[in-house]
Amino acid sequence: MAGIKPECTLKIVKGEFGYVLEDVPHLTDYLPDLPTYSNPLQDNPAYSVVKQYFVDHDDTVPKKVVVQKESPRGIHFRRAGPRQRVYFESDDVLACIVTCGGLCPGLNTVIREIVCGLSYMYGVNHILGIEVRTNCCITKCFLPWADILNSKEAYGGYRGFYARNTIQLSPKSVNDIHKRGGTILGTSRGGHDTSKIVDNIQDRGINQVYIIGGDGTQKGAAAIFEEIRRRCLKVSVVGIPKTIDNDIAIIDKSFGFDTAVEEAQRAINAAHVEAESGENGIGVVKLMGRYSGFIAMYATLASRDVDCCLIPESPFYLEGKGGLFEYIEKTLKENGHMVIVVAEGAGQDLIAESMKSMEHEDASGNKLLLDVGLWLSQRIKVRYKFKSRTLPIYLFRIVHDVLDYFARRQRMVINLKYIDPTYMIRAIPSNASDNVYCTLLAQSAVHGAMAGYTGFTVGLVNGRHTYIPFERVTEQGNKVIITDRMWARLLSSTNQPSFLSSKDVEEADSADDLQKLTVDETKSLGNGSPIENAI
Ligand SMILES: Nc1ncnc2c1ncn2[C@@H]1O[C@H](COP(=O)(O)OP(=O)(O)OP(=O)(O)O)[C@@H](O)[C@H]1O
Ligand SMILES: O=P(O)(O)OC[C@H]1O[C@](O)(CO)[C@@H](O)[C@@H]1O
Ligand SMILES: [Mg+2]
Repeated sequence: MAGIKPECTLKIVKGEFGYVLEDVPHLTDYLPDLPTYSNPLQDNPAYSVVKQYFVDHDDTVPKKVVVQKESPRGIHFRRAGPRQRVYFESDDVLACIVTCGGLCPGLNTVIREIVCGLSYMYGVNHILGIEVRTNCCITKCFLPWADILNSKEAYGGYRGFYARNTIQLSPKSVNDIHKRGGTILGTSRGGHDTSKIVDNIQDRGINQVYIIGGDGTQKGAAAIFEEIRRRCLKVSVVGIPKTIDNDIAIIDKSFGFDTAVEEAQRAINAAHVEAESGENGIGVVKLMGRYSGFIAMYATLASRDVDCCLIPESPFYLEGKGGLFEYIEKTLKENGHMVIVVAEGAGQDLIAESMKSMEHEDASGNKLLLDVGLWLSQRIKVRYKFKSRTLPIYLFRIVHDVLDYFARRQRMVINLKYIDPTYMIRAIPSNASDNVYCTLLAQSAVHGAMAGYTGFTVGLVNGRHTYIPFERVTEQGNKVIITDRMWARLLSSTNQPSFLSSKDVEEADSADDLQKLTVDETKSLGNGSPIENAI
């Protein structure tokens, strides 16, 4: 990857009683003499009547809202929103929007609202989409020759910057795109070349860059910002965090997450109906979550039909006391059926043990995972005497013969149905609540760029929209903390075992020992997740 490693650009402002503002960069940090203009919203009847519509320069939002009497005020982020003075004249703005990484519900809503926000609030009419897909209906409407232009070099995402053509976006052209899943601009992984991207931004005269994407994308955005600052360009770089996995640090949650959790209910319901209807029915549902199990955890908590949730952060084991098989037997005996939700990144170490490990990566360097849902379903079926539709077992032949012996001894008939709705939960339009969220994120992004801020990600922190320095959202990912309250709530809800290994359980005879283990794990897992800590 040709990305330039971003330098530390954190602007720290300290105040009384341990107050710390982790401020975001501003164009005037390296272009001190830039002229300012009054915000056009001042003359807009809809906004000028709103009391305190403009955000005070001093407004900041605390990172932690749970505090103790003696605790310092702690880290704060700059509050998002419109400022009295802006650093761009409407006619001079040439904005561009790019979407990178995997799909997520709400991408089109964010694109739409950036376009409408720029146009309706600030009178900006020059907005480019990076990049045009050959089968994009907007392209076809407005650029009938686009197929020819695109035929060899069209890519979405960061690769789109290297293509010759872009698409003009206007409120009219994006009017109903929020009703569709995916992204009208296309997306891709890999191919980030900072210099080439910034050359392109410079050559086209772009001065506001809106980059929508996940953790990798935000790292790419940070590199672009650094290069722009090095070249002293008057260009605002704004990140809008997108991640179906909710794995971006600091922010309360990412857009599209609620929609994905909601859609996952349909798969879980189906698994439950199937499981209930057969003898010893087991429904296995695999959900997205490469490194973080938030979707699986929230889908489980929302459903109440799930008996066991497996996530990457919580290692589990199959055989022996406290293992998954023991729990399956117990649940089937008690209830006659059960539902298991498994996040795609769960149990990868177990799969690697029983299968030849595959160390493959995608174009962005993300680890390509083995199919835990299929693997788990096979292991359960082989463990018991299966009666259900047979999935191919050739991959597991070695373990099969050994396990089949025990399977016959068990004399337990099971009916297992495996449901994999992976892409169905992210390739849909966002729901009502995510649409509102996307709108506010997009508007915050626009206000920030117009006010001359740059090198930041917009994000909801404790229910308030803020501008967060890139470093803060890219330095580490957001993970489910298994020693935190939310995971404990899930364990109480499903009544599943904690899957501390049998060795750990034997050794940790006393509650004190268990407590020690918990503290050590907390240390190794990093900071608490905002989504959990907030509740
Ligand atoms: N460290 C990095 N420096 C520069 N660019 C990066 C970096 N990491 C990733 N990118 C670029 O960001 C883009 C998106 O990255 P990636 O495919 O990892 O998706 P993502 O933004 O993390 O979204 P998702 O949530 O779907 O994984 C790719 O074009 C990739 O090249
Ligand atoms: O198949 P794709 O497009 O690479 O996306 C799959 C990955 O994207 C994510 O949704 C986000 O990183 C992961 O949960 C998943 O592993
Ligand atoms: Mg990612």
